[in-house]
Amino acid sequence: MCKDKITVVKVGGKIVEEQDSLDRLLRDFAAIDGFKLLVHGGGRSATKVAADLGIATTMIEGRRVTDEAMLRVVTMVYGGLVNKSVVAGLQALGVDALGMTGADMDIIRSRRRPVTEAGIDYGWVGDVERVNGEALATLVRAGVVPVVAPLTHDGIGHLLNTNADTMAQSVATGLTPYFDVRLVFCFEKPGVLSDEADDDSVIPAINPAMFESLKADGTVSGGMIPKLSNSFDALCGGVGEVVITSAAALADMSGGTHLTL
Ligand SMILES: Nc1ncnc2c1ncn2[C@@H]1O[C@H](COP(=O)(O)OP(=O)(O)O)[C@@H](O)[C@H]1O
Ligand SMILES: CC(=O)N[C@@H](CCC(=O)OP(=O)(O)O)C(=O)O
Repeated sequence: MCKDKITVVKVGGKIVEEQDSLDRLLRDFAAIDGFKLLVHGGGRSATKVAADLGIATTMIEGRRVTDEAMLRVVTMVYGGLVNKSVVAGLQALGVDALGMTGADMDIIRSRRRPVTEAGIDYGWVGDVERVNGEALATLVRAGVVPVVAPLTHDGIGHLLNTNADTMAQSVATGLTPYFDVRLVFCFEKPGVLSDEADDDSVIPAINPAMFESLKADGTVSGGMIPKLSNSFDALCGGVGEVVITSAAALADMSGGTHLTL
């Protein structure tokens, strides 16, 4: 039997931090036909608010070290400021958005990351353990558009900070029993580039073997490495289509980098 289609969009920190780019993204997201869900980041905004409060940010391999003070900041920024601004923006466009964290409706349970063998303690950072895809599917089928912030919970009362690309991958995979899922990672560039300085150098398709060589020769680096790993995890988890593209391409879904296994 054919499943209904759903589009899961992840929007990154650089787009959500600037009102103009966020407004444009929300307009393009609102125009997507059919069932949809938005996962947002906000890492850059959290770093700024933390700095304003005199709290320094430490990132290790793209993950934020999240002590008690930083957990308060990310809860306020992701669960409050960013999430509710996105919801208000979508409501203004006639989209019945519902803002939530992973704790709401027990959508995403995670486990606090243990101290690594190298002795790194990420603090209140959560690795996803399970997604309540059924609850999300019920909301979506009721006409609600969930807007998910990158916060999860451990089931014993603690909120945990979870990378937004991983949230998007987990949500997309958790929806596969209910929908035919398309996952779109939107960021400020038109796709994965063979030359980061040249926006015309989009690599149209990447498979896992190409990913290994792009990593080895330094073509992809930084936040792009976990984004690509999450993309392949999504495909392995049953997501039908994964695209890394610019927010601008959301409207017509042209271009971008398509991931294949
Ligand atoms: N080959 C590449 N093509 C495009 N971006 C790349 C590439 N290699 C590294 N990057 C970097 O990856 C970043 C995107 O990752 P990240 O900052 O985690 O995204 P997000 O904005 O979604 O949080 C880009 O801003 C860019 O600086
Ligand atoms: C554990 C961890 O690193 N969490 C991320 C969550 C936000 C995020 O991923 O936002 P972007 O998509 O804008 O990068 C962080 O606090 O930066």
